[in-house]
Amino acid sequence: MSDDDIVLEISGLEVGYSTTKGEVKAVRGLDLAVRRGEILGIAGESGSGKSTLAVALLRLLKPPGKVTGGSAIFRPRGRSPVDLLKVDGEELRVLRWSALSYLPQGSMSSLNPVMRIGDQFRDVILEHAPERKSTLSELIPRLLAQVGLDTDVARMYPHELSGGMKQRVLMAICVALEPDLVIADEPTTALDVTIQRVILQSLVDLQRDFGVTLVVISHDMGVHAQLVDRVAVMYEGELVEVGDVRQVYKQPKHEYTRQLIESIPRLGRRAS
Ligand SMILES: Nc1ncnc2c1ncn2[C@@H]1O[C@H](COP(=O)(O)OP(=O)(O)OP(=O)(O)O)[C@@H](O)[C@H]1O
Repeated sequence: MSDDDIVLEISGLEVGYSTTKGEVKAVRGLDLAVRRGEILGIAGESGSGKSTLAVALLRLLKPPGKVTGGSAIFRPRGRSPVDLLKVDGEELRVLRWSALSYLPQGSMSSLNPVMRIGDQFRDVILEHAPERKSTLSELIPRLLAQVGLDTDVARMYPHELSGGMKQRVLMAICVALEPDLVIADEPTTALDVTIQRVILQSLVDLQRDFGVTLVVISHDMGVHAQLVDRVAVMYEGELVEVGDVRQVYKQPKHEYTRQLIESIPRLGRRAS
């Protein structure tokens, strides 16, 4: 596989939090290559380091968190490769949304409550791709349609939308500028089960239509089974297994992965 096929190459990533009881190592020596165009799942129970990994890559890690080692080489198309752990503020601002976008955990509250949905699209697009100004009137309805929402939604405020609709709006904003990589942290966790399925399908459609690479973080192995091409499993800050999702489900190499798979509720299996 050539460098061009790898959109993000994480090597030896170490992230810790200094606490009064000493340093908590949240990510330990993590190596992972994200392939261009794939949907990669990051699995692992709560506390295994998944969100820490995401915020470190996006440079949104807050103190007492600190990256203590490693590199994360990002190769957006048409730009030079950059180490996300070393880029400065201005470089990062340029990359955000147009090359790298993020759907954070609990993101539904990140919409501005006093701004119409259409204006929120406009803000992101104009700030990062002002040359698209003349296409906005066509682009916004197209993006909304892509996630199954009516054009009228552009005139609404966030409080007029359900949780699932808000999540779809955010997904559409994330792909609006056709970034190379989208990182989504627990994209369906706050939603009820039927809506979860629809949102996952929308994510797959968006990934295909916009040709983005998608990294999906979820503690829920059912989400990975439905959505991803490959899955990487984290346990206590380490990556214990990564592989084709069907292969990992069929023959998990690590005992911890087997336990995670076992924990997926199945229809007909009785709770005891
Ligand atoms: N601000 C913080 N201060 C100290 N320790 C932290 C902090 N944030 C996270 N940690 C620790 O880092 C480790 C990894 O946490 P992280 O939130 O990344 O895991 P996660 O797999 O994303 O879990 P969740 O899905 O619950 O967010 C845990 O041991 C957690 O207690």
